[in-house]
Amino acid sequence: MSSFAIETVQLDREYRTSTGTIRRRRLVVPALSGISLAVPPREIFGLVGPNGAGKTTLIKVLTTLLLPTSGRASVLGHDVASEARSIRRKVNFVFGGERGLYWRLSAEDNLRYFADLYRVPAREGRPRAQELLELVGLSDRRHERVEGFSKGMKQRLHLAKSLINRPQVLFLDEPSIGLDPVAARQLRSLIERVRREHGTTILLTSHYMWEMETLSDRIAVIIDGTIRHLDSPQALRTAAVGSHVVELVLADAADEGVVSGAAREFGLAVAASADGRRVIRVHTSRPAHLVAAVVSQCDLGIAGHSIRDSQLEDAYVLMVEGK
Ligand SMILES: Nc1ncnc2c1ncn2[C@@H]1O[C@H](COP(=O)(O)OP(=O)(O)OP(=O)(O)O)[C@@H](O)[C@H]1O
Repeated sequence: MSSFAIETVQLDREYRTSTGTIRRRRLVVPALSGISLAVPPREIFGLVGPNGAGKTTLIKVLTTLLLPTSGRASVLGHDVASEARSIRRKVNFVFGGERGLYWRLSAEDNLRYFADLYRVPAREGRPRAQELLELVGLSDRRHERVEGFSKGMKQRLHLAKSLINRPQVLFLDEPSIGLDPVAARQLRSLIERVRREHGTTILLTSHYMWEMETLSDRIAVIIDGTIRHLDSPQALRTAAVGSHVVELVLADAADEGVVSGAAREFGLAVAASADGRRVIRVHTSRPAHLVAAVVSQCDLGIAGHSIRDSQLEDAYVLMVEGK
């Protein structure tokens, strides 16, 4: 039996659909191709990738909502195809923007309803609902109907609902979509708390790179249904773009010939910034050295420069654009 919380080996998943209105043609969409990964217990594992990369499909296979086309996947040692019932009892999920709550019921009644669905003994259902409402900061609103809740409150209630069966593995697909920065931050600290206090393994997707960088122990970058990179956020960042981003702002009078000569020599790309200035942006692990070299070796006409730590988003953009 696998000691990993989640394991996949050469996992493929296709969708069979059709195209065209008059002459309909069969279409096979390969959503996942040869996905192999192993997530140990208690890890927060991030999945990032462009729209349509296959993240939701992977979560649907792992939560037994979709069968694999070929390859293997197991959760807590149970095979997704042959042991789906065992998996469903032990995992739970939140799909961002989902309408999976009963809006006309109160927060507490929602949780007690889902406790019944998961066959939580009646004696335990009420205290567990209270405890989860406390955890997500909704105790004092527990008797109010969900339809009056803000997006952030609903998302926190979704998270509480997903913990009702004390899952060992939690799948969160864009849980913070549409939340304001304060609500998103509250949700992030809740996710960390769930892992810390319950030892839950969490597989998370989000398009917010800052969020993924903050929360994830490791991140897989999925592009066109395959894992292209897999490492810690810091390792992904520095391998792709170095530790720093330097921006050299060119003076209005900077000589075109000198600028393009320097760009060639140092392998730099000149881009226009939002305010119309010409900027040379370069990723490097030796920012001071680079600035000194560029400034001393050519009279570029530099009006200013800035150096900042590189972020996962810098690396992500390069990985996706470079494919
Ligand atoms: N029901 C379906 N029928 C046909 N094709 C589908 C279906 N669901 C998804 N796909 C296709 O499978 C591929 C992967 O989609 P998926 O939703 O898993 O991507 P994603 O990474 O979650 O995207 P997003 O970031 O936009 O949520 C895409 O090409 C998508 O069009």
